Amino acid sequence: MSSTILDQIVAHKRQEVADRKNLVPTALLERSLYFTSQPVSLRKYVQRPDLNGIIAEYKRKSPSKGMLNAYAPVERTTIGYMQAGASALSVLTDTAFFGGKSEDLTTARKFNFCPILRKDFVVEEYQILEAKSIGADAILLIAAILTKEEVERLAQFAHSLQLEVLLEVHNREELERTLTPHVDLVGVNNRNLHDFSVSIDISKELASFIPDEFVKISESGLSEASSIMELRQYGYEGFLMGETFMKQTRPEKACAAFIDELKKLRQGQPV
Ligand SMILES: O=C(O)c1ccccc1NCC(=O)[C@H](O)[C@H](O)COP(=O)(O)O
Repeated sequence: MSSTILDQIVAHKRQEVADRKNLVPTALLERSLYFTSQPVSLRKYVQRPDLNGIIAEYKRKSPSKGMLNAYAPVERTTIGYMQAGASALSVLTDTAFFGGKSEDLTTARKFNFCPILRKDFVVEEYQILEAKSIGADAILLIAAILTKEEVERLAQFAHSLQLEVLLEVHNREELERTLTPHVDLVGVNNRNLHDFSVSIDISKELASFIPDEFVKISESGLSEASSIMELRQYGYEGFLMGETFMKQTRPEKACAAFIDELKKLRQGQPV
């Protein structure tokens, strides 16, 4: 069977983590945690009624679309996202496939008081220590690349560091196989990571299978304010958006225009 992009990302990630452990041993990373700040709750911020549930993502490139934006600075973009009224930030820290780096998140942390999701491909505790050490408030666990035992173990470890956990699923099998009370939010990825097709119907189909105690997030392929309104009817409170903003020269301006349109729709005004 030929390997998928996800297999390639995970294989590369395992090697990368092994190399980083040699460079910065776990004990050293643990010591750096003394200097981290109190985490901000992603769960609470996406539910804040004065905000709009948008988790605005900083991603330079992606396997599905190639280069999105090589020039937008992290400072200006993330500050602008939050000034636009986003509820939280997501920062892609993977270098090989997304052109990100840990320093992008550190920079975003330095300039913003809001929840920051470290968007990466977590397969080991070491990466969670790293997420904490660079200033993240939440981590992502992807059901497609983990067993239930791994999700439970990694989620509990994240909680021991006061980090929240977003579990990402793409179908009912992944949801039923990996859902555990140890996660805080469930994200439905509208993108099929095998063929990159995108459909918000995936979020609609899975909504009723996600128990109410988990905050529901719809992820990927969102580009219309009307889709956000529709997904709210299915119980979604958070909306992870990257490409729609990042493909514009000024992602923060695209985010502001999107949120303005969303606010008008929520107030029943013509857009
Ligand atoms: O974005 C991709 O092409 C991709 C490919 C393989 C694994 C993950 C991928 N994306 C990570 C994400 O989860 C998205 O960046 C995020 O949900 C935002 O999606 P979008 O608004 O479509 O940029």
